[in-house]
Amino acid sequence: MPSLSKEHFDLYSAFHVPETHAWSSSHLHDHPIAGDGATIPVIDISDPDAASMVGGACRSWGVFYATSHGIPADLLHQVESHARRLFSLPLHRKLQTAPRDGSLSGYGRPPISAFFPKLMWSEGFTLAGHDDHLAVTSQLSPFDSLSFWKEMKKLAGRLFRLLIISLGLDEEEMGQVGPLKELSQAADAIQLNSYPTCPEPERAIGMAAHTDSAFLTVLHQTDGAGGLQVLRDQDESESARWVDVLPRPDCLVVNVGDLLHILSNGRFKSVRHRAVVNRADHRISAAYFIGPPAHMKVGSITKLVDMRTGPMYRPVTWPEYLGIRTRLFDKALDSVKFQEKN
Ligand SMILES: O=C(O)CCC(=O)C(=O)O
Ligand SMILES: [Fe+2]
Repeated sequence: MPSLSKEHFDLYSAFHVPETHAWSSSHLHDHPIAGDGATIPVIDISDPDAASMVGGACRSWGVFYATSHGIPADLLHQVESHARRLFSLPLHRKLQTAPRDGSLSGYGRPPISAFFPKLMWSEGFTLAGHDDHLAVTSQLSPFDSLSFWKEMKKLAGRLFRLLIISLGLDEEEMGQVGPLKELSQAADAIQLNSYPTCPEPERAIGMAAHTDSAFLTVLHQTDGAGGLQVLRDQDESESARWVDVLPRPDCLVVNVGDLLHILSNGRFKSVRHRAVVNRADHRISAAYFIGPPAHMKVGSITKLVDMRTGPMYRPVTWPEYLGIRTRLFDKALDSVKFQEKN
């Protein structure tokens, strides 16, 4: 994560958006924002039909709201209070946890900042790996983080099972899916994001458009304050639109990342998303990312590949893919795509 400079601009007491944080209108308004018509699926994941609903949502949207997700409301509340305590600390205390020595964990700008010439209206704590996490944040604010990790991993396991069923895979085929079956091998990370109120939200962006690299992201966001938007690609008859993913009571947001897109041979859609800011609410979000262990090559599941045309993507490990993203950012997924055969 890029570290913050000494001349760090204090977002929390800003009266204007400085040039360093002012984005061009053509970037911010690259696509229209959808009206009320577009609705993101809300899925009760304990429903007997949950697998087909989750599969359908991941194919057509790449994102859905999950209810009956099993994460206690109290735990989510504690995560949010913990994040608020961390973000409210003086800058020099937060900077003490800035990532060092190749570690990803700690305080700083959003990890995707390096790809953009302008700064975003947010800051975050990346918590990659349980030990790092404990070391980083327990210095600053006490919190029983392990129960959160455990609960999120359990939820990810339920979601993976639903995806596997929706793909119609049997036991043997499931064996190919590695961490989807053997969850203890999976790698995971948490990203706490803080979006301070913004005096000129029409000139700033909380988090610029991107896809997530892992298999799945599960996101908790503050009640009330919206900000997350997903890009809804339309068929040829309609153009793409940004759709608000407003907070809904008792719901977590689940979205597909690039590696699940590859694993599913393009069936599940890695969805582009961004976070906008507003004048009134200081928004907090907590994203849980789950992906394969570092050594595992992720390629398309054989059963999902059309044998005449072959797999759509070449296999990559998560670290390899992150390296490609560092060079190519949003062209990374296309760059591991095989050319179409005629
Ligand atoms: O805060 C949000 O709503 C989005 C966060 C996000 O996209 C991320 O952390 O990758
Ligand atoms: Fe994201």
